[in-house]
Parts: sequence; structure tokens; C-alpha cells
Amino acid sequence: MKILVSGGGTGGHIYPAVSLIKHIRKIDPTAEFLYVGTEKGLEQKIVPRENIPFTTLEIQGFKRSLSLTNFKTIYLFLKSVKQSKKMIKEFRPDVVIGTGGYVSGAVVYAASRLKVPTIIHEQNSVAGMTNKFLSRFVDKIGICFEDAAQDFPASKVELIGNPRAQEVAGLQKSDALTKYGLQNDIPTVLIFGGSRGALRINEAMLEGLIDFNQRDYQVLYASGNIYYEDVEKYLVEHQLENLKVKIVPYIEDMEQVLVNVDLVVGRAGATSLAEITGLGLPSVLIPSPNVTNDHQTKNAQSLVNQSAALVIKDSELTGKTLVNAVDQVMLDEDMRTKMSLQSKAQGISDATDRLYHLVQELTN
Ligand SMILES: CC(=O)N[C@H]1[C@@H](OP(=O)(O)OP(=O)(O)OC[C@H]2O[C@@H](n3ccc(=O)[nH]c3=O)[C@H](O)[C@@H]2O)O[C@H](CO)[C@@H](O)[C@@H]1O
Repeated sequence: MKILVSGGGTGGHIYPAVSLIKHIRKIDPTAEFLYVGTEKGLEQKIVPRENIPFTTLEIQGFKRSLSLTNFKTIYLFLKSVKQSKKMIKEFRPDVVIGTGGYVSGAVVYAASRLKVPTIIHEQNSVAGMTNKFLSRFVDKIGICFEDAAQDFPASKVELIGNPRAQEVAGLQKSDALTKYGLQNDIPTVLIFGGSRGALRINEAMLEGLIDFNQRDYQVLYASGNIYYEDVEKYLVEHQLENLKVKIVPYIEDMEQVLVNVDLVVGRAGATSLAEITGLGLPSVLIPSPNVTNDHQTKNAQSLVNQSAALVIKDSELTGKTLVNAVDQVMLDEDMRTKMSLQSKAQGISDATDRLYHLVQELTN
């Protein structure tokens, strides 16, 4: 089987696609893949690391306001559709799968014009712009939250879940934390602001750093690549270089880290939430206010309603509110256990199987 996959920009669109590819490779070692992304997105780092054949298109997003750059966007989109058609004719995939981001718009649209079977995967509770556009042309739409169904033609929608949940749920505890200078046998909190980092979380984190450093639990904190230099500068200026709290720009082996932590603190990106519920981890969520239709608040809703997660509003995030929320969970083992059970109950544990089944249905 030949599968062409496209999803780009942020980790939340890329990791589910990579999980699916890793899964199919195990079942069908003869399957061939081609991943189409952009040179600017995180996919150009994440995908080649997994030895997945990778190629790029030049494309950019629409500005919501009237803007001259939208003319360039349309030009790049049409050019990318043409290039995608060429790629598809050369690679001859049995199916084309889009997991979101502008690049998947051009690739999946081109595939639909060439009558190649197409699937899109929507991670969020509210559909993204690209997937909404593509929903008219594709054959099947895999969703992760029931609520997303209302954004799409009903006959195409299937509740699939997020393949990252199944990937992490299948992993065993290990000594992965030692690589970060942490100990295996101490309760651990992981803090990060999505795949690109979040300035607001970084500011609160630096404000709460001294407190976190004095706790019995240990903390691993990923600032995001683009913010790391500023964080390092702050640490040097405040003579805080040798802390118990461990700080890194980005965690490449995140699935290994997640299996070994006791609490996750971060934004409410859909793929992160799938990992959290896949593993049944408690969380403290700070939904980003800067995303389309406030979708992160909606992503987080059922976890918060079921007491699987605490939430801090972005506008109320400070060093103090952050430390207090983390303390509340980490200093109460009973609470952690209850949150874990509720979190696990929210997950879809066989998402990759379901998505692969959809692929088989379309290709047979
Ligand atoms: C600002 C923005 O538009 N965010 C969107 C984006 O977020 P973003 O890309 O941040 O998405 P998620 O939080 O869903 O996923 C992040 C992914 O990156 C991984 N990771 C993160 C940090 C790190 O150091 N190492 C690492 O591997 C996480 O484990 C996870 O697999 O896509 C999500 C899924 O469509 C959306 O729900 C988010 O609203």
C-alpha cells in the first residue's frame, strides 16, 4: 500500500500522522509513505527523524483581515495544488491523508481532484479552517471530539480519536527522565506550552521557579525552542543556573517522558490532551486564548467537567496561581489518583486501529 500524508505547522497536526505511519509500518512492512510538509513547520524536524520520506511545498496561511498578502497566499496555494498533483501522479498513492495545517489543504484538495481516496483527521473539538474547506471534497473525516461532527457533512464523519493516545498508552515506564538529570523514583511534574512554547506560561514559570525548586516533587520544563535563549538569559542574570528544576528548549522523546511523569501542566492543544487521557494523567490546563474560536477551552471542557483536570484561565496565570495549582495536585495523592481515573476514562484507546481501519475501507 502507498500512503501520502500531509500535516504541518505545529506538533499537534504532525505527531498524530507520524503515529499512524509508525503503526502501519509495524503491521505492513511493505507499505510505502510520502510525507508532504513545509520547510518552515516543525514537520521538517520531526518527520525525517522517523525516517519517513519527506518533501516540502511553499505555502502560507490566509490572514483573516483583508490583506495584500492574501493574494500571495492564493498564488502559493494554486502553485502548491499544481505541484501536489505532480507529486501524486508520480507517487501514485492508494490514499491521501491530511491531518491539518495549510499544507494539507493543497495536497488533499489536489488528491480529491485526481479522484484519489482522501481522509482528513481533525484533532480539535472545533474544526480548523483547512479541514472545514477540505470537508466538501474528501471521502472521510476522522474526528476526536463528538462536538466536531457539527462542523462537517454527517455522512463522512467517523469518531476516530487521536493516534498519539494509542501510541503512548502502549509504552512501559522506563528511566527516560534520568537523561534530563531527574530521578526515576520522585513524583514528577512536566510543564510545557504546546509544541512551540507559550510566552505566558514561560513568564509564570520563571516567576514560580524558586518555589518549584524548593518542592519535594521534581519539575521538567520545556520552554519552546524560540523562547529558550531568553529563558537562559534570565537564569544567568538571576544566578539561577544550577537548579533542581530542569529546563530544556524542546523534548524530542516526549512519549517516553510522558509515561514517566505524574502531572502535566500546559496548554490544551488537542494532541497533548489525547496523550494525557491516553495515559490517564492528571493535568493543569491553561487554554490558549489566541486560537480560532477559543477551541482549546472547548477541548479542555470535558476533562475539567469530569474533574480530570484543573484549569487556570490565561488571564489569571501568574507564578503564584501556577505553583498553587501544581501544589494542590502534587501534595494530594488521593486527588491525583482520582484525576487519573477520570482522565483515563476520557481517552479513546484504539484511535490508530480505527484510523487504519478507515484507510483499509477506502483502499479496498
Ligand atoms: C497555538 C496553536 O495553534 N495550537 C494548536 C496546535 O498546538 P500544538 O502543536 O501546540 O498542539 P498540541 O498541544 O495538541 O500537541 C503538541 C505536540 O507536541 C509534542 N511536544 C510538545 C513539546 C515538546 O517539547 N515536545 C513535544 O514532543 C506534544 O507531546 C504533542 O504531541 O495544534 C493543536 C492540534 O491541532 C491545537 O489543538 C492547538 O490549539
